[in-house]
Amino acid sequence: MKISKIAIGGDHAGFELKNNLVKFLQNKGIEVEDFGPFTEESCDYADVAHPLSETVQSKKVDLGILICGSGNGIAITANKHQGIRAAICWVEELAALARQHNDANILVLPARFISEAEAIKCVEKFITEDFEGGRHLRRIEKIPVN
Ligand SMILES: O=C(CO)[C@H](O)[C@H](O)[C@H](O)COP(=O)(O)O
Repeated sequence: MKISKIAIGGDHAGFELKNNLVKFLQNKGIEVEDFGPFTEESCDYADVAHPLSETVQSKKVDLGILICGSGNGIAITANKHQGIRAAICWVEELAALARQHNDANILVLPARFISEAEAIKCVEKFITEDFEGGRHLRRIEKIPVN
């Protein structure tokens, strides 16, 4: 899948990493919609996770990236949205599998537990790997609820 537009956002714990990833993606020629935050002031991850998830769900962007301290709260919030499969990844292999096996549409990064270099590797895998379908499609079709 060619990735041309990505939504990115998080909370204060992911502020610096988010900004660096915005530059990384833009340097690759990918259009970025930044959902904030735009300062390091303490904020609430759900305030970003909900609108970003809606944007991913609407397919106005190809994929989403959410960043908070542990990744837990922002992933829990994003996964409340029907059709969202948000995966917390802290090494590139997990990011690859999130796309290959889970057709994940949001990459969640734990800012306080990952280096910028590893985060970039995760993003690179997330935007280049494709969903494998087959038995994995049967499995994700059984997820719904919400
Ligand atoms: O996932 C989280 C919350 O469930 C994130 O780790 C938040 O970034 C973290 O809780 C923020 O903590 P802080 O003490 O308010 O910086």
